[in-house]
Amino acid sequence: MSTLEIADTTIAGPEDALALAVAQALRGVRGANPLVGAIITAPDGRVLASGYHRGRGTAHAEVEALAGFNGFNESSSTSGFDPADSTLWITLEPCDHTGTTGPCTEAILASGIRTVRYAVADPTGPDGGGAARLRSAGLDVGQVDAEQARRAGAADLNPRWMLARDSGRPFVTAHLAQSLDGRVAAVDGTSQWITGPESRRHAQSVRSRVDAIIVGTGTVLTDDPRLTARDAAGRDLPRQPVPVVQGRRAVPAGAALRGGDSWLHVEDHDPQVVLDRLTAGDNAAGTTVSSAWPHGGTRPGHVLIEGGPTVLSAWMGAGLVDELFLYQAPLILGSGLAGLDLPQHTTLSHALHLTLDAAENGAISRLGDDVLLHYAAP
Ligand SMILES: NC(=O)C1=CN([C@@H]2O[C@H](COP(=O)(O)OP(=O)(O)OC[C@H]3O[C@@H](n4cnc5c(N)ncnc54)[C@H](OP(=O)(O)O)[C@@H]3O)[C@@H](O)[C@H]2O)C=CC1
Ligand SMILES: Nc1c(N[C@@H]2O[C@H](COP(=O)(O)O)[C@@H](O)[C@H]2O)[nH]c(=O)[nH]c1=O
Ligand SMILES: [Zn+2]
Repeated sequence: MSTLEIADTTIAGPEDALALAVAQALRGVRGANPLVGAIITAPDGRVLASGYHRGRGTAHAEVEALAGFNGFNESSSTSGFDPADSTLWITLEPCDHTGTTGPCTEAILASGIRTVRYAVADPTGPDGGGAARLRSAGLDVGQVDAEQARRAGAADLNPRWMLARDSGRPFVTAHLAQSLDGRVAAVDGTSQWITGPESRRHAQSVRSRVDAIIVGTGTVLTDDPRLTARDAAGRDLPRQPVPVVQGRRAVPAGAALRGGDSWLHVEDHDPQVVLDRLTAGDNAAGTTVSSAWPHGGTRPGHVLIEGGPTVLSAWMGAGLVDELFLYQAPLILGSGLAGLDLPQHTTLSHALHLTLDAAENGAISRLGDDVLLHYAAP
């Protein structure tokens, strides 16, 4: 709970309140769920509690803020705040549906808070919007002025997540572990390891969030990867992503990725075909895939493109990568495979422009001797 971290902060108005909620939201990780932040303020503007969504399956931001608010009030014998006088500010309209967690509308009603302000309407269809439900219960619920919400950064929190949702596809994260000269393997194909143990642990934590990991046949035949999500001690985690192989060559009978409960081979080069097969949840000839994905649901909500360069380039070139983790190791290979190759981009105006992503502890971090750069696609 981050209540204490922002104690003694006072908001000057709605834009200020939303800016604090946005800062909370940016502490979360991208993926199947959007980034969401919330704060609760007293009538004099003092910030009493805050919360953010830590990813699929965890408490929603407002529920986390409400827990902090209730705990603060209970532990404070002299300065408890009447919930009815407090305001809940959220970057996204509260939900009114039971997904992997219960509806936030119920938590808000139970809290006694009677004033709710949010920045962005919940786009998740009939199940999403909880504003009407709260209004019908007599609460004062309003959407903050769009220009103020934009200036606070609330409107820019989840553009790619919304694009993925509108396209009916999972959120797509890409992984690229490269040398200083932008290469992911030496001429002879060796690449284990370019990045150090801290980078590889981070890469494992990304694997643990996703429903599926996609690699090309080239990577399967060269590296024979396991594609499992493992803890810091190298043990397999209880929930495993489904390995997906993209490409026409056969997956060898003894391939390590066949070791799990299910895996999928899509004998096609087109990322859209891979997406269609994943969202259909169907079995492909000669392979098995679970009908329930590791993090729940009949469709994958989040997939990881782990490479190699041919497959990553195909997804990047098709505009299907939402975020990129680029692990930059301090070595120069001198020759070898470039991490990305888009030969159809022949002039500067063809360049793909990414932006540094402030989510998840900031865009630039040091991991041992490596640097991790976190990018959002535009
Ligand atoms: N450092 C890193 O982050 C990583 C490094 N690597 C390294 O990358 C190297 C492998 O590179 P690469 O061969 O590019 O690996 P890929 O895994 O991208 O496999 C490429 C193969 O997949 C098939 N394929 C699938 N989609 C397409 C498409 N859209 N266009 C063309 N072919 C497609 C083709 O084979 P088919 O004929 O079967 O259809 C193609 O030869 C290895 O040395 C590995 O160690 C791999 C992953 C990560
Ligand atoms: N070479 C390289 C990576 N390569 C990725 O890791 C895969 C091996 O996975 P596994 O068998 O499960 O450990 C490999 O096939 C490729 O997808 N990753 C990194 O973080 N850093 C690196 O230097
Ligand atoms: Zn909710």
